[in-house]
Amino acid sequence: MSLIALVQEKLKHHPNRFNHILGVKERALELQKIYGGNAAAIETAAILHDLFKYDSITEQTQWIKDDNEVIKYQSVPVAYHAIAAAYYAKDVLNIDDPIVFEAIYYHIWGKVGMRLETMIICVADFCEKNRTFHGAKTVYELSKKDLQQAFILSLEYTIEYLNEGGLTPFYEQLDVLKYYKETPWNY
Ligand SMILES: Nc1ncnc2c1ncn2[C@@H]1O[C@H](COP(=O)(O)OP(=O)(O)O)[C@@H](O)[C@H]1O
Repeated sequence: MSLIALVQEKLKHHPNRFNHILGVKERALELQKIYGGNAAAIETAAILHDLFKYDSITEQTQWIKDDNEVIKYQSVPVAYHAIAAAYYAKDVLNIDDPIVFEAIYYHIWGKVGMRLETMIICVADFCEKNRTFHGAKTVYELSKKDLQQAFILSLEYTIEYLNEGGLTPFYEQLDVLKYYKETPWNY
C-alpha cells in the first residue's frame, strides 16, 4: 500500500484533514523548488505528519517508547500526534531517514537549529491552500520571498491565537521564536 493510500484509509472519516495533507504536500514541494532541500523526504513528511491527528492520547502515546517524552509534553498533548507519527514512520514503516523523522516530529512549532526540510513543513502546514485562518495568506506570500520570516510570522500568529484563547504557549515555542528572530538563517 502506498503511503498516501495508508493515510487516506486512516483518515477516511476526516476528508478535510486528508485534503489538508494534500495541501501541505503541494505547498511544501512548492517551497522546496524555491529553497531546495530533500524533495522525497519533504513529500514523505508532509504525507505522514497528521496520521494520528484523531487518535486518542492513549493511542498516540503507544508509539512513543520513551516515557520522558510523554512527560515532557504533558501540558501540550497536541504534540503527541506529531511525535507518534514520527516514531511510527521510523519504527513501523521503516522509514530510516532523520530528515523525515525531524520534520514530522517538530511540525507543530519547529525546533532550534532545525533542518530546512522541517521549516518547510512547518510553514506549509500553516499556509497550505485550504487554510482559511487569519494570517495564512500573508504567511504564504512571505514564504515565497523569505522562508525564515514566514516561519517567524506563523509562530507569532499561533502564539497570538493561543493567548487570545487563554492558552499558554509551550516554552519550546517561545525558545524557537526567540532563536529565529535573533539568528540569521544559514541554509
Ligand atoms: N502550546 C500550545 N497549546 C495548545 N495548542 C497549541 C499549542 N501550540 C500550537 N497549538 C495548536 O496545535 C495545532 C497545531 O497542530 P498541527 O497538527 O500542526 O496543525 P493543525 O491541526 O492545525 O493541522 C494548532 O491548532 C495550534 O493552534
